[in-house]
Amino acid sequence: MPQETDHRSNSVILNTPSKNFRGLKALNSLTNNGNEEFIDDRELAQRKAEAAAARRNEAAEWLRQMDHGAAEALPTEPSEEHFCQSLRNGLILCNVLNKVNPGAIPKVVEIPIIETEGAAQTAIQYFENMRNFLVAVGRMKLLTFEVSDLEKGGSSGKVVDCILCLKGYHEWRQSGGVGVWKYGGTVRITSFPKGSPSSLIGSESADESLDESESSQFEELLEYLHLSSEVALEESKALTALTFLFDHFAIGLLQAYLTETNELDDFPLNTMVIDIVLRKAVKDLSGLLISQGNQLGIFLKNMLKGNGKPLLKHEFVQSISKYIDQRSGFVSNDFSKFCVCGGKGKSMWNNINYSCEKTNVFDFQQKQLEELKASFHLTKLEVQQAHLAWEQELKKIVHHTKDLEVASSSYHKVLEENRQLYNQVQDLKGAIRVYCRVKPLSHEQTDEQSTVDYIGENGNIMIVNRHKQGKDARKMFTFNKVFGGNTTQEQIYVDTQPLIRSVLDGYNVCIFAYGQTGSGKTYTMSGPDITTKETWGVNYRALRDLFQLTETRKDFIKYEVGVQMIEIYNEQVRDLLVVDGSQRRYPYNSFFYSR
Ligand SMILES: Nc1ncnc2c1ncn2[C@@H]1O[C@H](COP(=O)(O)OP(=O)(O)OP(=O)(O)O)[C@@H](O)[C@H]1O
Repeated sequence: MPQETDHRSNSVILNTPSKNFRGLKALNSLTNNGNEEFIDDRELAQRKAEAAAARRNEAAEWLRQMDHGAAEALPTEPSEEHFCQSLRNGLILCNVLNKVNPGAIPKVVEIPIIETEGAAQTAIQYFENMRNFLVAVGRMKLLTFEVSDLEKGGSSGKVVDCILCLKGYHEWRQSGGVGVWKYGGTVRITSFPKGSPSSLIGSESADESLDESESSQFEELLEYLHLSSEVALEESKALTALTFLFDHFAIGLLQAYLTETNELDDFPLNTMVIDIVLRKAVKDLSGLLISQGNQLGIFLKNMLKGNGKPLLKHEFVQSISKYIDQRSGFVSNDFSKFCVCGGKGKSMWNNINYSCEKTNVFDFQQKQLEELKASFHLTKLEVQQAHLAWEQELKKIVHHTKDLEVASSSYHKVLEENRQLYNQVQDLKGAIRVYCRVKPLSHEQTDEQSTVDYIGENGNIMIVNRHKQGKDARKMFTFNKVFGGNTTQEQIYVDTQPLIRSVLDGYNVCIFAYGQTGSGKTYTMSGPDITTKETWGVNYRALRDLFQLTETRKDFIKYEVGVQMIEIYNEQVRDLLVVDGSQRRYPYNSFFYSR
C-alpha cells in the first residue's frame, strides 16, 4: 500500500510514487535540516497560484495608489477574473500610464459603459484604450502583453508583469532615472535623452549567462514543440518557449556572421569573447522578440521549420526587418485589425488567411445576428398585431352575443305575448263552442224532405216539422256556427284547428261530438275512410297538427303526447282503443308519444 507523507513529523515514507506524484524535488527550507521533500503537482500548482496572486495584489495595490478610478474598481486582493475585468476597458491602464509618462496617451476614451448597449460600447473602449496603452508601452520598450490576455482563458500573468514593469520603471524615474534600470532580465533602460522616454540597450555583461534553470526550460521548450503543433493556443508557454527558440537560432546567426567575416583569423576568438558576443546577440534578439510579441517568434519558428539550413546574415536581417516593418504598420495603422488577425503579415503566414477568414465569419455572423434581430422584431410586431386583431374580434363577438341575448329575450317576450293574445282570442271566440253539422240525406232518403228549413249566417238554423202547421211548425236554434250538409271534413276542422295550438300552449281543450245514433258523430270525428286524407275527421287532423307543432318547437320545448279514445254510450264510458270487447270498460288504455 502506498503511504502518504507526514509533514508534521517529517517522517517521509514513500514506497511507490504514483503517476501524479512526479517527484519534483525541492529544498525543505522550513525544517532547515537538509532533508528533501517531494512536492506533488497539486501543491506545486497551489504555490504557483499563491505567487501569482501575490504579484497580482502588488500590481492592484500600485494601480489603486496611482489612480482614483482604480481605487474604486479594484479591491486590495482582486481575483484574477475581477482584476482582468476591471482593466479590460483600458481606462485605468491609460490613466496610470499618463501619470507615469505624461502625454504618453494623448486621448483616453472615458465613455461610461451603458449596460443596455453593453457589448458594443465596451468594445469601443476596449480597443481604443488598449491599443493606445499597448502601443505606448511598446514604444517605451517595457514589457507588454496581448489584448487577449485580459480575456477569460488569457494569460493574466503577462498583464501583471507589464504593470509591475511599469511600476518599477515609474519608481526608477521618480528616484531620478539615473544609471541603468533592469527588469526581469529582458528590459533594460539607461538614462535617456530628453524626448526619448526610454531606450533598449543590449546586455553587455558576461555574468548574465544561461543558468541551469534556463537550460531545463529549453528542454521543456523542445518537449513542448514536439507535442504541440498549435503554438498560438498556449501563448503563455509559447512566449517562454519562443524566447529560447530564438536564442538557439541566434547562435546559428552568429555562426553565420563569423563564417562571413573575412577577418576571422584576426579575430580574437577566445572562449570568453565568443561567449560574450553570443550572449549579447541572444539577449538583443530575445529583447526584440519580447518587445514585438509572440508573432516574431512564430515567424522565426516557421523559418526554422522551412528548410532546416541556416540563413546567411543578410538574409536573416532582411527578413526580420521586413517583418518588423510590416508589423509596425499593422500596429500603427489598424490596431483593431491587428488584434483580430494577430498582427501577422500576409506574405509570411498562411494562417493569417485563417484569421481573416475568422473575421469574415465573425462579420457574417454579426450580419446574420442583425438580420435575426430584425426578423424577431418583425415577427413580434406581427404577433402583437394579430393579438390586437384577435382582441378586437373577440370584443365584436362578445358584443354580438349580448345583442343576440337581448334579441332572444325580446323574442321570448314577444312569443309569450303572442301566445297570450292568441288564447285570449280563442277565449273571446268562446270557451265553450257548439257547432251544428247537418247530415245530408242518404241515397235511400232522396224521396224524403229535409227538416232543415233555413241555415243562417250567424249560427241560426230553422227546423221545420211538416206534421205541424202554423207557428209551431218551425223552430229556430242558434249555435256558434251551423255547417250545412255539403260541408267537407276540412271545412269542419278549420274552426277547431286553432285550439290545437292552445293545447301546446298549455291550455285544456276538449272536442267531442254529441248526437243521436246514426247522426254522424263517428263520421265527423274519425271520418269514413282513414286511408284517405281528404276524409280524415277532426281526431286525425288534430293529431297531425299536434305532432307537426311539437316538431317545430322541439328545440326549446319537450312535449309528451298521450292518446285515449273513449265513448259514452247509454251512460257508460267505453274504451274504444281496447280490442277485446270484455275489457272495454274502465280502466282505459292509453298510447303515449314523447317528443
Ligand atoms: N255528413 C255526412 N255525410 C255523409 N254521410 C254521413 C254523414 N254523417 C253520417 N253519415 C253516414 O251516416 C251513417 C251513420 O253515421 P255514424 O256512424 O257516424 O253515426 P253515429 O252517430 O256515430 O252512430 P252511433 O251513435 O250509432 O255510433 C254512416 O253510414 C255515415 O256514413
